[in-house]
Amino acid sequence: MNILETRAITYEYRGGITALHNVSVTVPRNGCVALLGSNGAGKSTLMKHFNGIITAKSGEVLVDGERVSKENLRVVRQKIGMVFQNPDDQIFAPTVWEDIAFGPTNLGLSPEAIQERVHQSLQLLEVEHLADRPPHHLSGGEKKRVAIAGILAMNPDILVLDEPTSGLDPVGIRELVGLLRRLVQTRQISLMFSTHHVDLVPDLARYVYVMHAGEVIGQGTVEEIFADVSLLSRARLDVPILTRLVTSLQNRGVPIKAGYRFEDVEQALYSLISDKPEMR
Ligand SMILES: Nc1ncnc2c1ncn2[C@@H]1O[C@H](COP(=O)(O)OP(=O)(O)OP(=O)(O)O)[C@@H](O)[C@H]1O
Repeated sequence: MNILETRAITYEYRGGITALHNVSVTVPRNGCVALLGSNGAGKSTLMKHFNGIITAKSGEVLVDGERVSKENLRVVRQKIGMVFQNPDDQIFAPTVWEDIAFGPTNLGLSPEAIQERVHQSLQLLEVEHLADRPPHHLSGGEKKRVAIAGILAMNPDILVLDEPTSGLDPVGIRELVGLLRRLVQTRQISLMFSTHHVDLVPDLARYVYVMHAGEVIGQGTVEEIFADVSLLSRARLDVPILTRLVTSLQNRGVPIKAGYRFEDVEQALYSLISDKPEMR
């Protein structure tokens, strides 16, 4: 069963702005799904439907097979861990430790269980050294990790991250992507994230929805989406740098296999070079 599904969601902001039109997306259990779209595509608006922050004009949202309604919001919010773009919106306790303990405490867990959850989350996000610090004095990247740790401490079935890399420097982005990759590999958790950074997607996602002007204009595997240059251009998105490199080499007659992840392209280039003794 899918952990998360929207069926033909349409949403209008006040003033008649249609931010979403007939949007249907699914995240299977243990799936890693990217919501790819440029500014104003409707990504944040869609995500706000998942845990009932806003309600669609038409269409429905299902979490773990149950239609989201006022009556089941508490259960839904336990299953869906949302991390918003601005971590300041989510961090409010005097110390990082207390902040991460807030969710498990609200779930009514025993002090030992809370201790265990906080400890695990601090470890997973590699922020143990920040446990006693006031969250508001942390850097943007540290705050982001603390916000994710706080959500993970509630043991959600799916982690939903709105623009997880916004405001991070290149090293911060690389570190966060590495952490998230390890997280989905080591824990039974699904992931959906939104972004306009095409280069980020192959490293984290297996399936991609491309949004533009409030609609899903394309969906498919990473390979299918990044092979469709006209789709990316309609969505006002870049072609990933590795795709550009491989396509350019192919156009010059180099027999290199298409690849979207750094490791794949590195291996493909290495194989080509290894076949030519003069280049070794
Ligand atoms: N509170 C609001 N009131 C009116 N219109 C809004 C509101 N929030 C968003 N919109 C409009 O809805 C559309 C979708 O916005 P949304 O924030 O969901 O896009 P996004 O894909 O998350 O963009 P970004 O990448 O810039 O964060 C945009 O046209 C935006 O101007």
